[in-house]
Amino acid sequence: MHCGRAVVPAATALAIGWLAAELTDSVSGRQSAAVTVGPLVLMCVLLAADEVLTALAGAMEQYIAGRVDARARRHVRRLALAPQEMAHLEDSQFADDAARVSEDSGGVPRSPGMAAVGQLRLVFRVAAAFGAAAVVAWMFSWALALVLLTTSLTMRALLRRWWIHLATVRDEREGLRRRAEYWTEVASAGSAGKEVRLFGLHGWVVRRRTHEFLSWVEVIWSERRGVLRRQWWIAGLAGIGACSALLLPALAAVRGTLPAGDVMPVLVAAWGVFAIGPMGQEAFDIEYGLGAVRALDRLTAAHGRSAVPIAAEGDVKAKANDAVPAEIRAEGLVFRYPRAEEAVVSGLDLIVSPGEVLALVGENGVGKTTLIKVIAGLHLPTAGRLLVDGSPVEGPDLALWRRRVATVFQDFNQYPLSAADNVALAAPEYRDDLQGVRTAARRAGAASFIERLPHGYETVLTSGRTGGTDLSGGQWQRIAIARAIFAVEHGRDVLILDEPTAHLDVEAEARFYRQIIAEVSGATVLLISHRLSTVRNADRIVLLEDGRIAEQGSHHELMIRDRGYARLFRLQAARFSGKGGQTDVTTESVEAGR
Ligand SMILES: Nc1ncnc2c1ncn2[C@@H]1O[C@H](COP(=O)(O)OP(=O)(O)OP(=O)(O)O)[C@@H](O)[C@H]1O
Repeated sequence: MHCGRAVVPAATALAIGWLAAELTDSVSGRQSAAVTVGPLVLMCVLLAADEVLTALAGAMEQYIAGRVDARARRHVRRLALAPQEMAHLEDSQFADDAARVSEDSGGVPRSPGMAAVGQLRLVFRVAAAFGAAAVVAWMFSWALALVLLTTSLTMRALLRRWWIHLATVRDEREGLRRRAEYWTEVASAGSAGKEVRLFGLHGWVVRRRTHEFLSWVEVIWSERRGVLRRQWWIAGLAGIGACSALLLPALAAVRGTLPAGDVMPVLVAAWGVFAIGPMGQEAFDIEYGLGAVRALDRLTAAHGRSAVPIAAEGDVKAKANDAVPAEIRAEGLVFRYPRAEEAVVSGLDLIVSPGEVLALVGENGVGKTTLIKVIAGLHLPTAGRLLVDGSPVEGPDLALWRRRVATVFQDFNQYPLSAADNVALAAPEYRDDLQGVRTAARRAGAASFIERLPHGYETVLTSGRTGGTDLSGGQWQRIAIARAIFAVEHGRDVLILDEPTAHLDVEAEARFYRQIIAEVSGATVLLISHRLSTVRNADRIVLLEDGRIAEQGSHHELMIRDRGYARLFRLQAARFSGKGGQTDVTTESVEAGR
């Protein structure tokens, strides 16, 4: 298609030349007017072909751009899902680059696909210009052809340089664009809607969005004004080109060195050469799209190698069904978030015996969640080692290890799927085990409300779908717990629970340990909770301070030791008993809080 279109300018010039010659002959009476039919038909064919080829080329470009962009997005998804670890998902550079690869920005399509088809269009545009220059050279003058090509290509090079600079400025401000976009979302929809309304934040959010938007675009606008101001260079060059193209053939015709009939085709061909001067949409597509390609390259360079293949299903099941739960050992474990100055976990040593129930407690922000993410293989240690059954967890083993872990995080997912799928998703290969789903739901205290849903276990859990329904915070938490239990029932041997009772009612919280933790058989349990009544029956309680273990032991041992844990426990118990912190070990009156 593009090949055909590249030929059209030169062919049109030649057809016009043919038509002019035949017209001259027929007007002078040397031939009949019928001889003009041939060139006229050719011109009609060329015009029609140009229209058809333009339409077909547009469709083809869309197809190619779609394929290239889909491939780029698949690549980004693969990097994002790369099973090695998840620190990159919390890194702003990764988020900026991932957004840059496939997003439209301010209505400007800036994708790798657009760059690819732009490149294609440019090649054929240049070919068309050279074809037209050949016609000028053949029919009139090599010198004019060269002048026109040089002027047009210089114009193009200048424009390109300026617009590349502008595209770079845009790319450097990607983070600001995402910030402006966030406030657009908050202003128009999303989960922030409740607070925006209740706190009367509309005006503030709109002003904030305007402020962020202006911080993003003001520099871009100023650069663009600079580019537009420099256009007089282009106007000068265009003037030189246009004058040469119009005047020289006309003068030659006047002097008689160019036949009158050749003037028109030379002018048409000269215009064809000149048409390459302005950048054209394809140049913007290339420059903006190349920003996306560079972002893709950065992502691949930073994260491509760390992506290890996802373990084959057979391997995973074989490992997950091993009967004996793992021994987990942390040796001098250090973890620091990317770009953070201080380590959250700093030189921690810990051994979790197979089948042990270990509780992690400590103040907000001491690193409990971070530690379990490292243990679960979601973050790689910055230093030190994590060993499972004596072997370091790294490389392909990391993916296998993660498939042995079942979790309930504080920000557990609420999938807009059926209740059964929400439970079975932790071990999707057992989706058909409805009895297992029901058992897990019953143990998590979710069965009673699921059975009351309009379609029972097949009810879609979102109010955003026809026939779907939403759940309360506590009900969602029970679903998340059921999901983890289902995973353990199907072979996962480490159960990690981060604040699993945060949304539960008093009764459910009181029953939690007895009903869920004590019932877990054949798995090691790591439990985080600020409600010390939930963890007091754990085999061992570890109090974290400053990224290290401050104390550890059973509830009884720690109460006798009478240090940090005992102080926290008494404080909480006193809130229930009303004794103002005087509760002693023997009273253990937290039970009274149930
Ligand atoms: N993605 C992140 N990037 C940088 N720092 C982080 C990130 N996530 C957490 N942190 C920091 O790590 C520290 C420990 O956070 P973490 O969530 O592990 O604490 P926690 O003990 O689980 O707290 P809480 O009891 O409130 O849940 C905090 O100071 C927090 O600011």
